[in-house]
Amino acid sequence: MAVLVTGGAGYIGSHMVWELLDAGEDVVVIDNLSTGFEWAMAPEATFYKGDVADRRLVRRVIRDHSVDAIIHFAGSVVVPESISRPLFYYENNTCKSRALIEHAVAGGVRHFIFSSTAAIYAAGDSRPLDEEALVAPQTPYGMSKFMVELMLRDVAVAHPLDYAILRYFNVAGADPKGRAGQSTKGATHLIKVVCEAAHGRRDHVDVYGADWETRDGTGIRDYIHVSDLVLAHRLALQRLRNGGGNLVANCGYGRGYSVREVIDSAKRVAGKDFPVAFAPRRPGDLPSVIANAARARKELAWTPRFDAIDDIIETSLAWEDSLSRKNSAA
Ligand SMILES: NC(=O)c1ccc[n+]([C@@H]2O[C@H](COP(=O)([O-])OP(=O)(O)OC[C@H]3O[C@@H](n4cnc5c(N)ncnc54)[C@H](O)[C@@H]3O)[C@@H](O)[C@H]2O)c1
Ligand SMILES: O=c1ccn([C@@H]2O[C@H](COP(=O)(O)OP(=O)(O)O[C@H]3O[C@H](CO)[C@H](O)[C@H](O)[C@H]3O)[C@@H](O)[C@H]2O)c(=O)[nH]1
Repeated sequence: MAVLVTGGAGYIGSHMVWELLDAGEDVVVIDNLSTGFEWAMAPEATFYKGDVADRRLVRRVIRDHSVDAIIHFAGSVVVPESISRPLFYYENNTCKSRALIEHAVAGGVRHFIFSSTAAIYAAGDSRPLDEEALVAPQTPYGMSKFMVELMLRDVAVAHPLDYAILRYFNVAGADPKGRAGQSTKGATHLIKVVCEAAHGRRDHVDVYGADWETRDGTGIRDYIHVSDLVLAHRLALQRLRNGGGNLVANCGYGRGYSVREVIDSAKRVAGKDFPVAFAPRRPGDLPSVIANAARARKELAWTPRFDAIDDIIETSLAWEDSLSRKNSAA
């Protein structure tokens, strides 16, 4: 019996692979390496380079490895790109997920865990968002993900497949053992940007807006450590295998840090200063996005281990260190 991790060569997927291997699972990965890296994957996982919509490949992998569960990370994740290339996002995130779900049903896979996002919520005010908050995706990225949620609900009624839909808030950090981290090229995520600046790989950090209605004027987000996030997936897998039933749950900590607080943490933890510039607000940004993640804690008995911002920054900085060493060795 094996778990198929799609997108296992990417940032979150590569952490998932380690989490499953550490728990003694047999892991198989399908990834087309469009944004992932083969070297990022644990060598103990069986890797197939290919597309999640490739019928022959997916059905062969399910059969040959007796796959009972799929954890589906593969997709395109850059929100502004989804606005300029909506059809690509609907193809890669929605149509290809539909194909994967069809192959899963045909192959007798019983459990499906899906990477969804806080970007599906309307997020009109600054209150913590629970799973019943208004869903109204503001971008093709968010919509491309929400359509997969809808498909999974319908498929689970008609076929013997159950699901966990996990809606991530701002994912950050790296494996505390240094085995995985975020290697995305040209990343725009705040914590990655700040850690690159602390490393001298960027000459400064832009703060997008200091005039938001927040405690210090800068944007507030609920940063969740990637290792806590993949733990929630493993617990969701356990729940499905134990017959716990379908689940939709937010993944965040229920608290937020501002851009200024993140920058201060990076300077403190790195012991280095770097220039900060104040820039206009970024189109589409919101003042504050925070999860109410009570359901994940209760239903999954999930207890986060790395919820201090300094821990998130420390592991990210350590990963930037190892990337610098890799680059200078290459
Ligand atoms: N990073 C975040 O903050 C965040 C937040 C919410 C949701 N998510 C979701 O989590 C998942 C993983 O995100 P990530 O940050 O690790 O991104 P990533 O780009 O690092 O990983 C995605 C992986 O999927 C692969 N891939 C893409 N399309 C594919 C296809 N058609 N067939 C096979 N492989 C394919 C890529 O090569 C890559 O390895 C995504 O589905 C994303 O929407 C991420
Ligand atoms: O160089 C930067 C980068 C970001 N920010 C600010 O930092 C905060 C976080 O921005 P990120 O780009 O790190 O993340 P977002 O909140 O924009 O979006 C992320 O979280 C969303 C869920 O809330 C989606 O999941 C989405 O895929 C993911 O990119 C925002 O206030 C942003 O304006 C800066 O000030 N400077």
